[in-house]
Amino acid sequence: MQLSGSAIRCVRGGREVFAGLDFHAVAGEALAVVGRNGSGKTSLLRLIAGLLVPAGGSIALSGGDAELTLPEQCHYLGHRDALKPALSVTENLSFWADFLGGERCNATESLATVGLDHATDLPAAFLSAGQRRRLSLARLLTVRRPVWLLDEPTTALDTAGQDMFCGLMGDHLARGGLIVAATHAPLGIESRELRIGGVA
Ligand SMILES: Nc1ncnc2c1ncn2[C@@H]1O[C@H](COP(=O)(O)OP(=O)(O)OP(=O)(O)O)[C@@H](O)[C@H]1O
Repeated sequence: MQLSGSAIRCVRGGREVFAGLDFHAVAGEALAVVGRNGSGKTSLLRLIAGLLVPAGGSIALSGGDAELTLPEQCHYLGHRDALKPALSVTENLSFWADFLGGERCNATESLATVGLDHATDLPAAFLSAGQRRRLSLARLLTVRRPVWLLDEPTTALDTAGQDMFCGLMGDHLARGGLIVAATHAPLGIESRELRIGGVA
């Protein structure tokens, strides 16, 4: 499996953010997208996820599931945790599993893995920032998708949470998955750097 982008041009609000961007990542590899604020890291993830349309160039996944589109093979974890505050932890995860579709892994196990098994009935509105992030990470485990697009994934995680997440990323790569992560901090696992714009 290989994810590749060729001569990608990104325009937002009528202004060019970047142009001529090439990248590739293969199964088992993590790409750390780095660059100064506003250079277009989030935009690149959203382009890969199909949430934005490139103004030029192309993005493709080869060797994936030929029956599915690239966005259908991606998990996109953005800055915001995309949780419904009135729903419980379990209900939020169930909502996402239904929304994403496909084969579902054991949600209870996913919540235990991210350390939320003690809070399954708590409304998301009452979660701390780190707990909200952990619940978002449970999505990655409950519905398996090969490409993880992660925007500052360790934000709000404590040291133990960061270690837990490094383990999850390592397992995902070992299973032949692929990660593209926008980050200002070290990703915590072996990764290749993709720099957008000038030095941050
Ligand atoms: N909805 C939008 N409409 C217009 N311009 C936008 C929009 N969203 C982002 N931009 C602009 O696109 C550029 C790239 O933004 P993006 O969020 O991709 O940067 P980033 O590298 O992820 O930044 P940061 O490191 O601060 O998170 C910025 O100049 C931003 O102002």
